[in-house]
Amino acid sequence: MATARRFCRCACFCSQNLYVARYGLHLRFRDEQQLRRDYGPLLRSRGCVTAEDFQQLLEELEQEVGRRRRLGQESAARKALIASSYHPARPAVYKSLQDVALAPEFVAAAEYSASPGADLEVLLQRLEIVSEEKRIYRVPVFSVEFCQALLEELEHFEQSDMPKGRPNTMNNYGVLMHELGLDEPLVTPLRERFLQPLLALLYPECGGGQLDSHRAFVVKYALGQDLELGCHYDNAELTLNVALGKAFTGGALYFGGLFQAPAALMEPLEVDHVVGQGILHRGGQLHGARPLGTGERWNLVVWLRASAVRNRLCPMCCQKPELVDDEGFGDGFTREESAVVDVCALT
Ligand SMILES: O=C(O)CCC(=O)C(=O)O
Ligand SMILES: [Fe+2]
Repeated sequence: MATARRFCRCACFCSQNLYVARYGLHLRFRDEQQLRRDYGPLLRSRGCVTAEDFQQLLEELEQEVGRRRRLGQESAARKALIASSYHPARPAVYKSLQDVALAPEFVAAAEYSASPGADLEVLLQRLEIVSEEKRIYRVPVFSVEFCQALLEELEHFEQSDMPKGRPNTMNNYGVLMHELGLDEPLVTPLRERFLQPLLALLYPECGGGQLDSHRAFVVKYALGQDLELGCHYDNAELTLNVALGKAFTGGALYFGGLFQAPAALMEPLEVDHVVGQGILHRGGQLHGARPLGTGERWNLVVWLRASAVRNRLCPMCCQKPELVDDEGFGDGFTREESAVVDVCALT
């Protein structure tokens, strides 16, 4: 169902969780004084030692804040340009999502979950439980043929001269599904028809049954481009991560505990990729990706959002969100009052 609702982001997007890969840090940034005060010793311990190092960091942070402020408008402009001038290689992937694109196990699990009296224990028999304690599950999502077609289309887009946005603040290569026009035909039906019933049973207290927006993107890892992904948690209540291909070694996902828990990365759990299969996890579960060894890895990542949960507490600043109007789904916050649900582990 299309919604005319206005989505928002939290103001913290422009001042917190600014990622600096070479120091492996997510920083809060208001001005130079605050940066020195809050992070001086920590930065020095990570190799930010000289005045030049600090100056360079400062410039990068200022640039990143500017980029984040312009993001919504620039993304909308790219989307409009792509819609008017891009010629797809595989137009079939833009057709509204058909069951043949999906793995039969996924369709069956979603249908079961939507049926009256559906029971979590029975659903769990249809999924692979990767970790009961961490509540990470694996399920086949797409057919291998569909993954292949989608990959061909994404590569064609990558090679085109169309403008490209970055998937998120940590990944530099890949594609934003909404800019390419794949949200409406592919990701929204995936969320509404299949993920919502499944996740309502799997993660009811995280808003699994109240998902109302998403941010979906494809991440790409290759030699000479991004190789790995630092440890982080997602700006999402729940996440689906589907391996699309191609051939590669390395690149496994690893998972620690919830970001709120101390010693959250003590014993990370490694999870390999299987083409067409998706990993489901809570957005707050700390995770990252090991370095790629050889080849190319492409994964579709869907950050699933429930405004009923996030309107109460922004998962990035862990405070009541300060709402700023945004384009599209924004960061999934809304102004209206939503039904109240318990927030995952944020007690
Ligand atoms: O590299 C991956 O597949 C994980 C990506 C991820 O965790 C993210 O983009 O949030
Ligand atoms: Fe992530």
